[in-house]
Amino acid sequence: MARYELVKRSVALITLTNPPVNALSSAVRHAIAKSMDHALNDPKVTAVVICGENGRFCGGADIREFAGPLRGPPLVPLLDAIEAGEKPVVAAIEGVALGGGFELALVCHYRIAHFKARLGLPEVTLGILPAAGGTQRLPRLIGIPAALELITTGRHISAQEALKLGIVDQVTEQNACEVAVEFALRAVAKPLSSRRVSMLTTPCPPDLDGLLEAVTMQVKKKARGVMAPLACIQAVRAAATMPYSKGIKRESELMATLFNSGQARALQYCFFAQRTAGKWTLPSGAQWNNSKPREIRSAAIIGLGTMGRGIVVSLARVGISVIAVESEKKLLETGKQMVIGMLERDAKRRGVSASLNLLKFTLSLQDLKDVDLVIEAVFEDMALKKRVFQELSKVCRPATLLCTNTSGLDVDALAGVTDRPHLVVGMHFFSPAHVMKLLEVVCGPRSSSETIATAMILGKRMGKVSVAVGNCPGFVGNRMLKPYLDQATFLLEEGATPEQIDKALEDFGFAMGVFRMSDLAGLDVGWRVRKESGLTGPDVDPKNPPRRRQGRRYCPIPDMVCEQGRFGQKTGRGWYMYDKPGGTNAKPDPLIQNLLEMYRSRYGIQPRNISDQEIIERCLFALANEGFRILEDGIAARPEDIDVIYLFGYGFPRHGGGPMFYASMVGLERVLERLEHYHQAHPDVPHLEPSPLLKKLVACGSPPVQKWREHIKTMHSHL
Ligand SMILES: C[C@H](O)[C@H](C)C(=O)SCCNC(=O)CCNC(=O)[C@H](O)C(C)(C)COP(=O)([O-])OP(=O)([O-])OC[C@H]1O[C@@H](n2cnc3c(N)ncnc32)[C@H](O)[C@@H]1OP(=O)([O-])[O-]
Repeated sequence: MARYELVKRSVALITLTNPPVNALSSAVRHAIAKSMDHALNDPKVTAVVICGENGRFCGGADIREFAGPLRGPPLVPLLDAIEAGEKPVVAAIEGVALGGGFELALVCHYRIAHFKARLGLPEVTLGILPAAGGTQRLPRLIGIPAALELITTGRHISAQEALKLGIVDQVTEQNACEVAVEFALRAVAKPLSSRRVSMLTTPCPPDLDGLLEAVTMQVKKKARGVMAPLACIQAVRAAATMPYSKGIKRESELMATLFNSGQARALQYCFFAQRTAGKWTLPSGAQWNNSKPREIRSAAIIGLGTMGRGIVVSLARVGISVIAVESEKKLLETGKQMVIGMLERDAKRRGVSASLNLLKFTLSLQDLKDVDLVIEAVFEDMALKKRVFQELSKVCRPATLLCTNTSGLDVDALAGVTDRPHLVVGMHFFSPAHVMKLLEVVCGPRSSSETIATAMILGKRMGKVSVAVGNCPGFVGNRMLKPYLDQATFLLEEGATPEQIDKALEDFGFAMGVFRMSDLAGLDVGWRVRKESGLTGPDVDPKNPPRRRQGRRYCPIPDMVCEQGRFGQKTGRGWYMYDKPGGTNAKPDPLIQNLLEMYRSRYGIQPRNISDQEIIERCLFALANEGFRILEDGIAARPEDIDVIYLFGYGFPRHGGGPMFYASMVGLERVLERLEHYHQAHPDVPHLEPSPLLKKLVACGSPPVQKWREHIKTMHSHL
């Protein structure tokens, strides 16, 4: 767990050996304690260097150990002892120094960083705080404002920034370990007292309270209801107002309040769920680690609408050459100008040059004959998509992968019109595609494992979180959205307002409430889909009761809003009003209020006061209930995948863990009881009827999310 060597006759080199990130597990802490003891007591040793194996210094505490009781030496006294030692200790930072790894570096008397290294205190993103002295030492080293920013955001910084801030003493392009050994030899004769960071006085800004107040406001605005950043601020205050010996106790007390909180559990679950999601597996046995992806050097995008443009940018900025196709000259020219603008702005922000030379724009599908992969992003119309896929089959070489960016249509039906159904897969991006991190990779029954592997890895290369899902209407994300949106509109009928529902969801932590989100996405899209599926418009039988369709409750209010030309932000009116078309400042609209009142009186609905609790329960439990059905149907392989989709594609708050984890945190028994209650009150809403899997899990004693898979016996997995 740590290797001990004597180098240059007098330097003890301690190498952490706990792959893949050299996390500070109990065994590693034990090995460091033993090695330090040895080094400090061996008269031959005049200095110590600490580094990590495989070019990675240390990824911090072992998060997997958080669930169990503390074993092995605790970190704080171990680190205090390193700092207090009488021989100089130098940290050789390669790769990463994060969390406890950064705190380990902070107790070393000197820090040498490789120029590619990244440093940071990301604990806040796990719902906790740096609890091995980080909140006390960093402010002493770099001052309160800079330390607050790093600790409350968890941002990683480059070695260069660390040098500027005064965190590291030297940045090198050579082997950091070798440089550190030489540095250590030179440090032997120098006094250590000024190098012990815990002994420094924290440089204090003149108006400490004002600064802390301002940061508190910022944090509350950015992360509503999230506890950890606020605790971080309190811990940093202690660094400014107390000696280290007291401050470290305060840090530990604050950590204790966070450590067992639901938010910390949820955020740590998200960390692992995100990493599990890439590990897809098919019933055939093919999976992420035994299927070879194809290398993709060139791609084509069909359609330069909002989605197509975002996808072109996502591909070009990772070095893939892209041919973009449109059907008309004017659309092609507009799309081209927009893509170039987006790429230039993106490159400027990242301080690189825009890869415009990778782009080609054309009106002819014939130009696609040699590309490795095509992503179709035309209008959401099955007949049109089928025509495109037939054409692609004829034009592209037989090995070209054909992908569709449909947000819910049948991927297998598209595969069926091609000459290569095994090379067809869905790549469902989220708008705007160059910003949103989620990619649903939709596996049709005939998609080959090589095709799936290629789409998954391509997503990762574009910086996306790729999740493999099965093929059904709406796949995972949009299928679950339906019952969620339905509940929101039913609540409008019953007496709520869009702003009340949005506020409840935003207070819960959603980036945007459901109505603001719909205004942003555009209301006409759903209206068109409802018209096409006969739920509204001229095809509806006039004898059909107005608030029922296809045997279940139906809310026509969204159709009425669209009939008034209110399509959301882009028209300046939707569920809210905006200053102008394209405006983003949503204000409640009295016209919507009138519409709701008239609607209720027309149908004799007595509006009632609806509590925020009912809003959250009905929207979120209906959402999770559909998630259980998706698991039963084999459309998602595990609850973590569903949660990752909602975290990265739909703005579900990370500190809630995602809809499935949230249900488990509330307690499955309670979710079942509330769904039964609401279903009884609304028997014409099938989405509120508890799913068989939820009932089964409750009957089995509500196992933790990670164990649900053992209880899911899918007859036909779609994955
Ligand atoms: C006292 C102190 O104050 C406290 C309280 C703390 O210190 S709290 C802890 C603070 N530290 C962190 O928050 C850092 C978390 N890690 C990362 O940010 C990244 O991992 C990485 C270091 C930047 C590498 O990224 P990567 O893209 O190269 O690989 P990966 O796929 O992410 O990770 C590779 C594998 O390593 C696992 N892993 C990574 N970091 C881990 C950690 N700290 N503990 C346990 N496992 C970890 C991860 O689950 C994955 O496992 P598997 O899926 O292969 O089975």
